[in-house]
Amino acid sequence: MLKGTHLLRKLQTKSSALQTLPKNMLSSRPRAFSMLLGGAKKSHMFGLRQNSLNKFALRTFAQANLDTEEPKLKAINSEKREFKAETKKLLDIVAKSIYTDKEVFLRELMSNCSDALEKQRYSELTGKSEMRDVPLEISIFTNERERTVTILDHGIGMTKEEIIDNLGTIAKSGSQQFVSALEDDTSTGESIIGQFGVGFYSSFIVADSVEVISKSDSGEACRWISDGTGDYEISEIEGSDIERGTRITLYLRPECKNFSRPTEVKNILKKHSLFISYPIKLNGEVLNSLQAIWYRDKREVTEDEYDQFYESIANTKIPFKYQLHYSTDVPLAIKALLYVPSTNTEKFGMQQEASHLHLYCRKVLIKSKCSELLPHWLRFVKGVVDCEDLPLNISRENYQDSHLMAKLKNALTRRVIKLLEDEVKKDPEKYNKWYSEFGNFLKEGLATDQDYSQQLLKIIRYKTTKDNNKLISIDDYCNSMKDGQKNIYFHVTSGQAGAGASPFLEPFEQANIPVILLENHIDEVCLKNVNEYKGYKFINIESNYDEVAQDLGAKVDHDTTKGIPESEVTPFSLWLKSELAPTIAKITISKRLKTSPAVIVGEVSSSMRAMLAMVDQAQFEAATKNQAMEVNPNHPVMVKLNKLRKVDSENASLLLKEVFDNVLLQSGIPYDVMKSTQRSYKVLEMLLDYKTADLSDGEPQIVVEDVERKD
Ligand SMILES: Nc1ncnc2c1ncn2[C@@H]1O[C@H](COP(=O)(O)OP(=O)(O)OP(=O)(O)O)[C@@H](O)[C@H]1O
Repeated sequence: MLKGTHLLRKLQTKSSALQTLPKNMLSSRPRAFSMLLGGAKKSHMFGLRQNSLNKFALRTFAQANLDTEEPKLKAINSEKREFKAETKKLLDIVAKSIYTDKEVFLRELMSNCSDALEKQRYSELTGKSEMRDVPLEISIFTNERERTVTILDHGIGMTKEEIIDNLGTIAKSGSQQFVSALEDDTSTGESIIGQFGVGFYSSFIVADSVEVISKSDSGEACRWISDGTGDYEISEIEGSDIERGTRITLYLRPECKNFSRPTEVKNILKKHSLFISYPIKLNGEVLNSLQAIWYRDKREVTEDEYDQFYESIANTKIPFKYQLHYSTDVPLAIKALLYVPSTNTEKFGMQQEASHLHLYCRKVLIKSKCSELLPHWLRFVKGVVDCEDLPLNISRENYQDSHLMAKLKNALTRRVIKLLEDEVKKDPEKYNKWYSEFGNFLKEGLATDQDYSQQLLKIIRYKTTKDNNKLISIDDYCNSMKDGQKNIYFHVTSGQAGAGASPFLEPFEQANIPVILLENHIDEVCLKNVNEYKGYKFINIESNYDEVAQDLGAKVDHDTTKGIPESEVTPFSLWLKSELAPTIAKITISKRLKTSPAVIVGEVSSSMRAMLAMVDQAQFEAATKNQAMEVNPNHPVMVKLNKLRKVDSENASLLLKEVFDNVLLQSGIPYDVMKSTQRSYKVLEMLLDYKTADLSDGEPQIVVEDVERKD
């Protein structure tokens, strides 16, 4: 037994911090041991309260731990190796960086520790590695005297080859992006350093030299040392006290000495790494108790904890809107903590959001940023999903093929929609506000995902002709339907202010049938995809009259006394058809138009045509030919055109084209503006000729009527 061990035992009974030290720590750290005993022998320690004793013990170890003289490491087969060219480039930028947010290095290193611990835990759970009495935790030691900070984890560790591969080249996707961004960016890289975490290499933002000692179950301990310039030294070592895991020591630059101060490090860790699901100890003191928050009973989680968790997961200070913490056993055993944000970052024209959803199985991370957990249109949802039913040996690469994953995705999707449904009921105003930011995501779901359309319809909001300023649900619409109404009617306004004046709306107003007003062309595609709700078909009010006749009830009769005489309807129709070919291939007599002379009707609505014009020119051209036109035989324009064509076919044709341009305009079909303008001038000239025919020749006459002379 080592000299003084009995004294240590005695101390251990009093100090919980000493009890948690690794078993061989005292024997492998003679200097720490003697410092401790020295302190103990001053005997007043035995009179100290536990707290003070803990502090003293931990400080002693923190100081002794990093003493380079112990344990005596013997390096074997040391060799110098060059960094790969791209790594050199990256390191050069990082080392010279005056990047202000230097503390990110700690978050990156902590995240690596957490990954290494996850890998170890996964490997133990799947029987790939033997369970050992090495605590799965992260320890950080600060040493102000030596100006160092050391991060130790008992994770999976690295073999010599792995160290060379991982730390000599660029492994991290973020680092790779950084390097490619550098190629495009001629500046120093300073401006983009914060956008991509540069992983392990961020150590060189604060350190002028870094030592890594790592040991994996399958290899001997190795050491990697570098000053972050051209090369690094790698060697096998003897005498390391690391049973398994990785210890990284940063020799801080003078101007970065603050990172060797425990209070500074503590603050940074609290800010970034509180939710790492392994204990984090700073100089022996456990900092994080909030592990796997989704595993806790929601009654025990405080609002603050939820907020902090969201902040750490979403990487934003903007508060979330809704939150769902739930646990269920059917159809799968799921524990999830999901958040719905309050602002839509995509609306600023930013890139589509990357997933912030992480998949766990019994607290073991299966995949971070797991975009396969929810459909693409729910990409704004952030959080953690833990599913016990996923087999742990599910391949990380192939998990997405699993039938279980599909089941999990379905269960989560329904639950998220249900959350929104509940929130609408709780506070419709609040929901409508959220909807104005995120409504398009839900519509995207309606357009692309038939499976959830009926559920989605309940949470999508619409304006109607009943109240153009109010957002209502499809259920509200159904409740306001006229007795016996067969269909749900909609009209695409494309956001135009005057859209309420569409000729198609008129008969619906008269029949007191509400019409849903859609603002986007895509909305029509969505509703067409859904086809029906609760047995009611979605019908565009521009559809053929037969489809709407039953609901519209009384039709507008052809008034043969004032309108086009019955016997002239067919010749007039034939004349229209020949004049308007090839755009118009069919003329019908309208039973619904009252104030408009004509409208274009058919399979393809005006909004669909406008959309085709944007996405598919060939289809658009097809959709603008061989249309059907409904003509109002009572309308004075039509009545007079019919009269004129019999006596002056040339001018009748000219005026018909003028009328037809307006019909096209209303139907979203473009026409030749140049031709139309020339024609308008001709028509205006005709009108002026007619109006000025009885005025004296040549001299313009100014007609002054009812104007009192003031002078
Ligand atoms: N503490 C550690 N224990 C074991 N392996 C580590 C540790 N730190 C780093 N590594 C290894 O080094 C590799 C490179 O680390 P780096 O931080 O540069 O990128 P990364 O963590 O892979 O990036 P990403 O966050 O995109 O996954 C890691 O993938 C890992 O294999």
